[in-house]
Amino acid sequence: MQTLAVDHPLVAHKLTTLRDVRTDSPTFRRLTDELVTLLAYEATRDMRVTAATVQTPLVPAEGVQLASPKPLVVPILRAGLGMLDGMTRLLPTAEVGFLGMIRDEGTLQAQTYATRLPDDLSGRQCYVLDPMLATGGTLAAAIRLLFDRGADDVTAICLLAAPEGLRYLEQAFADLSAPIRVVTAAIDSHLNEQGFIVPGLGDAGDRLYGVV
Ligand SMILES: O=P(O)(O)OC[C@H]1O[C@H](OP(=O)(O)OP(=O)(O)O)[C@H](O)[C@@H]1O
Ligand SMILES: O=c1cc[nH]c(=O)[nH]1
Ligand SMILES: [Mg+2]
Repeated sequence: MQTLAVDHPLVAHKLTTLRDVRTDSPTFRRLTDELVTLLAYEATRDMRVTAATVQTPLVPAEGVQLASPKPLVVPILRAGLGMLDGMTRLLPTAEVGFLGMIRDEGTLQAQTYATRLPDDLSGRQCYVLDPMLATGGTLAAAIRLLFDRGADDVTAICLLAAPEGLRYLEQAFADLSAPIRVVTAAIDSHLNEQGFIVPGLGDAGDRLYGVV
């Protein structure tokens, strides 16, 4: 597994405001959206392309176009939905699948309550969106589901990752040769006893959408 913590002043600046407890929901949504687009630029560095020639007003020019099949973007509901627009702005031709997952706040185990994905993901590059990688249970279950359907290349985009969650993913997929990448705005210090990322930003779903 490859992990990239994006080192960029704009990312750091936006993340700092996102963490601030005084940041309201509308601002939190806008910053999430902006951060995802910046992270997606790095996360798509290995996107598959094929050679293409276009005619400029002057001459033919060699270039590239995104390869087929199209990439699949998979936000993990609920908080991952706040990252979808920022991603599709950069990748407008991507298809979108959905995974609904919730972590039991007592056991910290992830449960899947909704799955809407293509049956066959062979040859698809998949981009999973989830702002928080805490214990790693949610993301591991999501990645497993994608590989079970034939995906062979998965990149997760997170706003924050905990070292515990990254270690958990490393171990969970140690036997897998297919590429797995995690791109994040920062790797924080640790998880607290409730499984929250410290210093973190609190409950991402609640800060995006309110306490439901
Ligand atoms: O790495 P883990 O320990 O599994 O925790 C991370 C998960 O917890 C949060 O979702 P939550 O379960 O709160 O659902 P929500 O998005 O509906 O708020 C977050 O958005 C991740 O999906
Ligand atoms: O810090 C955390 C951990 C899990 N889910 C969140 O929303 N925040
Ligand atoms: Mg939540």
